[in-house]
Amino acid sequence: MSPLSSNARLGGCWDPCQEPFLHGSPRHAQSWPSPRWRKQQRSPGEFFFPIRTRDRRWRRVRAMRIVGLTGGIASGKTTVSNLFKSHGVPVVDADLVARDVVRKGTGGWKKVVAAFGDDILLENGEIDRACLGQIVFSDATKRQLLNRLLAPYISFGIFWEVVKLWIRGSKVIILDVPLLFEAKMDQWTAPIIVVWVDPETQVTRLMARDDISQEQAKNKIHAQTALDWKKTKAHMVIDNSDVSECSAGQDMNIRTNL
Ligand SMILES: CC(C)(COP(=O)(O)OP(=O)(O)OC[C@H]1O[C@@H](n2cnc3c(N)ncnc32)[C@H](O)[C@@H]1O)[C@@H](O)C(=O)NCCC(=O)NCCS
Ligand SMILES: Nc1ncnc2c1ncn2[C@@H]1O[C@H](COP(=O)(O)OP(=O)(O)OP(=O)(O)O)[C@@H](O)[C@H]1O
Repeated sequence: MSPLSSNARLGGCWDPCQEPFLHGSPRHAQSWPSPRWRKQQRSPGEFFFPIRTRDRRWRRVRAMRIVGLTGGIASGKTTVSNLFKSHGVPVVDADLVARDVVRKGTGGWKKVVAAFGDDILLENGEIDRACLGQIVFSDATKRQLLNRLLAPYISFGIFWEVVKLWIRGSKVIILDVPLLFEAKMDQWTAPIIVVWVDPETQVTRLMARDDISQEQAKNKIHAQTALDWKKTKAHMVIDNSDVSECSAGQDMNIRTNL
């Protein structure tokens, strides 16, 4: 039986810090790099650097667990990550990083403007996200181009956020990345939590949230790998279909299953 099966419910009792994922940090490593450290370094979802002490011996290695949180567009990742935040678990939000890397004047902004032209700019020079979204969500080639241009900036931005949390001493963090599998970031995270909703609910919530037509909503959904496939790759699935937003936020009555 998987150790995750103990996490039958998220409802207030699942504490990632209590999970057996943070197994044995090699605090007492005497040699560098110790076989144990090297073995653990390859373990997905664990991130650690050695810390050098004054006597120049590698004494302490601090491990941090990186939990992957993903799902489909509007499946409820942000809603779930807010639950983690409210429990004091830090969250790295890839959407926020992706916004940062295309701020006016940044390297990402220059690449996007060079590729898509000035027409996607607002009067203040910032990227018109709705306009760019319309272009890339209805054209797979342009979407791939945008992904290719921004991937290095987003990856670095995420990495930097992770390093900052590690420096602050976080033991467990959540990496909220909508394209976790597509960007192959799943290899760095464990366990992987997929927030799932049934297709009808997903379309309805997306239409309501973004104030878009059914066709536009379906375009956005089809721009991503099928949610049902992601579900098969998850260590844990949160079914966010039939819970009211209110209870999701306040009672945390979210069903989880493996
Ligand atoms: C296309 C853009 C301008 C639309 O901006 P907008 O503010 O309308 O949407 P936002 O950024 O909040 O994204 C909303 C959701 O769309 C989905 N999404 C975003 N980009 C993509 C993409 N390239 N492919 C598939 N789905 C995507 C994600 O589920 C995301 O959570 C923007 O999403 C973007 O720059 N995307 C490329 C960067 C990227 O890959 N972001 C995802 C982070 S992993
Ligand atoms: N359990 C729920 N019940 C009702 N509505 C919900 C529930 N969970 C989320 N929603 C609503 O669905 C919409 C999408 O949720 P959310 O923004 O959390 O999704 P997301 O996966 O983070 O989306 P994106 O991929 O675009 O970042 C929001 O309007 C949110 O308020």
